Amino acid sequence: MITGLRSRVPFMARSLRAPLTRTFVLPRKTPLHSNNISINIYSPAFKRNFSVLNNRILFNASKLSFAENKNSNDENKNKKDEDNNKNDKNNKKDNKNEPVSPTQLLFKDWVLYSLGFTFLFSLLSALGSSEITHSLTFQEFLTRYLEKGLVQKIEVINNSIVRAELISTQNPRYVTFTIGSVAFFEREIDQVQEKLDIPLNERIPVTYERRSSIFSYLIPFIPTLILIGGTLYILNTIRKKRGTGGSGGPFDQIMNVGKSKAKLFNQETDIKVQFKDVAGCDEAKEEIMEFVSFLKNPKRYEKLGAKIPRGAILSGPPGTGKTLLAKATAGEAGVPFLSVSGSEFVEMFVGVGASRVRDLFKTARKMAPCIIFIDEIDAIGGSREKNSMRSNDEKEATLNQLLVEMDGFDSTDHVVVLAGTNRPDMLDKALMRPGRFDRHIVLDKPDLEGRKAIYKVHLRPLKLSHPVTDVFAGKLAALTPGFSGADIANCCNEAALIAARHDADAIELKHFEAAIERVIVGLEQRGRVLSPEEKKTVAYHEAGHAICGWYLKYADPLLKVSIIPRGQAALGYAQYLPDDQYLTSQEQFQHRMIMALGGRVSEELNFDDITTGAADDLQKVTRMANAMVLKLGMSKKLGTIVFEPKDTNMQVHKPYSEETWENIDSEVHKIIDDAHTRCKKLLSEKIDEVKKVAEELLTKEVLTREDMIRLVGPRPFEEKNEAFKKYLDPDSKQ
Ligand SMILES: Nc1ncnc2c1ncn2[C@@H]1O[C@H](COP(=O)(O)OP(=O)(O)OP(=O)(O)O)[C@@H](O)[C@H]1O
Ligand SMILES: [Zn+2]
Repeated sequence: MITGLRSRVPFMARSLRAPLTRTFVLPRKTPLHSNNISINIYSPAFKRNFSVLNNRILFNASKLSFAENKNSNDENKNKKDEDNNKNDKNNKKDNKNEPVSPTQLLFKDWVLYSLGFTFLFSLLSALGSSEITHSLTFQEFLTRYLEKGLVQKIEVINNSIVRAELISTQNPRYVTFTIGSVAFFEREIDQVQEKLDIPLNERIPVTYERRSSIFSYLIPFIPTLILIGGTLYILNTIRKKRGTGGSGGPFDQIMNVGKSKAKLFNQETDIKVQFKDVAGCDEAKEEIMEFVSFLKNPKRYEKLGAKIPRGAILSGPPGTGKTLLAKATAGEAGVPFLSVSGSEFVEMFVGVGASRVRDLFKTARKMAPCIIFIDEIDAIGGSREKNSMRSNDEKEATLNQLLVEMDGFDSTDHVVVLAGTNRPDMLDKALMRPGRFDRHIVLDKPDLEGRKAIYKVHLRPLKLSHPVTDVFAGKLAALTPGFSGADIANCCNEAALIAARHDADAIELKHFEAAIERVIVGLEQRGRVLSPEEKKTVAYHEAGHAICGWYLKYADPLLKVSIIPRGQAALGYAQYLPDDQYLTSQEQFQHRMIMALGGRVSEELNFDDITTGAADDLQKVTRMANAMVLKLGMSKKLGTIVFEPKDTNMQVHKPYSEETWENIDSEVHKIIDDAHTRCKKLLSEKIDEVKKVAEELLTKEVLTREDMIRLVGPRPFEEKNEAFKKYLDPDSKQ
């Protein structure tokens, strides 16, 4: 836009000025009465000419503004194209909908108009002043006209320009010149007339006039305008060069502070995610299907007068695919997807969050049909009562704005709002009201079959040494209880990285096993060298755990024992396979506690001293015992009561008597002591097995389930773990 403007104006200015200057060149040698010259003439002809010129100015000006508009249109188009290149290379329909931010338009217009007007003003004021350009000198006027008695009337304009009307026989009729001071001018005129003996009453009348153009009032503002326009232009250019589209430098941040930071994913280029890419959450998919069919075919619902839910909360632990499911919904429906994180609404400045919410919904409405996804909605939608202690006006204002926007649109807007959260319990009840987020879709950690399905999705793009069979995916799923979708994705990528590190041609099961271990317990720390005594302690400690687990009915199946240091703290570890179970029995609790104590008890039985190696185990045991007494009603003495210390005003308040407190204390002690006794009894009986396993660990460092069977015989119980039985137990038929 600016280049267009620039190249036009100097040209125009030249073409306007040139004839003016030519007109006023004084051909000294030409006879005064010549008809074919028009020197120093303020004639009606000139006036016409001027107005013609004026017309031309106007004409040009309108052309200029037209060009300006056209250019700014081009500009917008370019901007759109740029955006589209980013978001959508081929989607023509969306071009129209591409939101050009109002701030950006305003900004452009501002720069454009301030520059445009500045040029116009300077131009016109220059013209205004060229109207009074002098070309005769005062002396020439005196000698050529006044002394010869050719002057009929004199007009002094603005005390500096004199326009003299000549007698009617003269052609031209008017001449102009400038004067330095009015007093000097009057004196000179008088002197000349005195010299010519013109009586006072016949002397040439002199009138004084003050003329000013509106431009003279505007001229003082021009430097300011130029300054503002120039600064804005430079900043805008910088921004464009960066190509950030408004989130780059500090200037952008200030200009765009109230703008939503939502990322736009375009349906045809960016959202390749379909429902088939989201595995293991069929119920959730079914529920969200309603939104898809609404966005695809709103008429079907509208003609029946049905009100479509405006939004849904997707809740679940981190990495369970909330974002993915929301994206897949947009992908399936073939609509744009605006993604924003709740925390991005929150800024230091009050009112910014609300303004961002407004901007987000405005954009969404322009692009409708579309899906807005607000991740971590708890950042703004946290319960207001719960925050009453620490009032947070900004957060509340943002939440209120969100509620207003959701109430504000009706289903004909065809905008669906999905929101993700890990803490649905924290959300303000007002958000869940019908007409707002009236659907609540839970995405839990996947179970065995779910994990298997997710593995299949993420194994698809990998180069494996063998085809992705049900058994292979099942095996990986069985090895990774408690993994979320994100963990599985991470694990698959990790396996590929490990395979690449080993220069493998394809990824094998062993790479996956290494990846799983890495994800669970961290990287092997082979560089961490233990002293032989320490190593022995670790081996006996781990053997204690392993033997306990082997002979306890409710212990989870053991996969592997290792004394290779891993991750931050673990010097050794045992990998078990917990079942995907939702209930834990009291007996199970006790067996877990015994197993956890196995390490320490083995140290007690095999060495004279004990070590800090059991710190983690003891913490686990204490936590379990506390839960049994305080929360689970698993203590006969205290009965089926829940004791929950309330955390009010930073003070732990115990809603029970000292006596009860003492009872709780003694019960927790008793449970742990019982577990310890049982553990000691078990390991004393199996002391030879512990020794066998520990010694083998010292030589081999890693023992698998098969090694255990070879050393101490098979477990005396049938494995209860379904996943294990189905995919991992080599004895079971697959
Ligand atoms: N059900 C699933 N099927 C396939 N892949 C999944 C699934 N769940 C998660 N993933 C993988 O995990 C990644 C992260 O998931 P996503 O970002 O959707 O989780 P989220 O629940 O939104 O997490 P957060 O709560 O941390 O925002 C996805 O990009 C995908 O690769
Ligand atoms: Zn331990």
